[in-house]
Amino acid sequence: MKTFDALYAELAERARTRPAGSGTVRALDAGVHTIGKKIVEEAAEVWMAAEYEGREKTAEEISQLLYHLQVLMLACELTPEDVYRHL
Ligand SMILES: N=c1c2ncn([C@@H]3O[C@H](COP(=O)(O)OP(=O)(O)OP(=O)(O)O)[C@@H](O)[C@H]3O)c2ncn1[C@@H]1O[C@H](COP(=O)(O)O)[C@@H](O)[C@H]1O
Repeated sequence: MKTFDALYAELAERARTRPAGSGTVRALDAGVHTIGKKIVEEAAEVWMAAEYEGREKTAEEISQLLYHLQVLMLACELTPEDVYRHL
């Protein structure tokens, strides 16, 4: 099972090597504004799932939100440690 840190390492590698077909590379190229809008969209989907769609769908939507947050972290050159420091 993939952890937050393992996903971050995978995405950082994608950013470094820029493999063809990577959605992460595409999102990074689109920039912070576009990534930010995606985060807002995914956050709304988490909210709706939590209210109306049950635990499994909510977990799935949360995973997508975490993914897009990590893309934003990479775009802003933030590491998980930079975030954990505030927890
Ligand atoms: N965990 C994820 C992940 N979660 C969400 N997403 C993206 O976020 C979108 C969320 O889906 P939605 O249904 O909410 O949105 P959608 O309208 O279908 O998608 P869009 O066309 O709007 O992007 C997905 O279509 C993916 O583009 C992810 N994309 C990639 N990963 C993982 O990231 C790693 C690197 O992926 P690549 O960079 O694509 O190789 C791999 O391990 C992937 O499994």
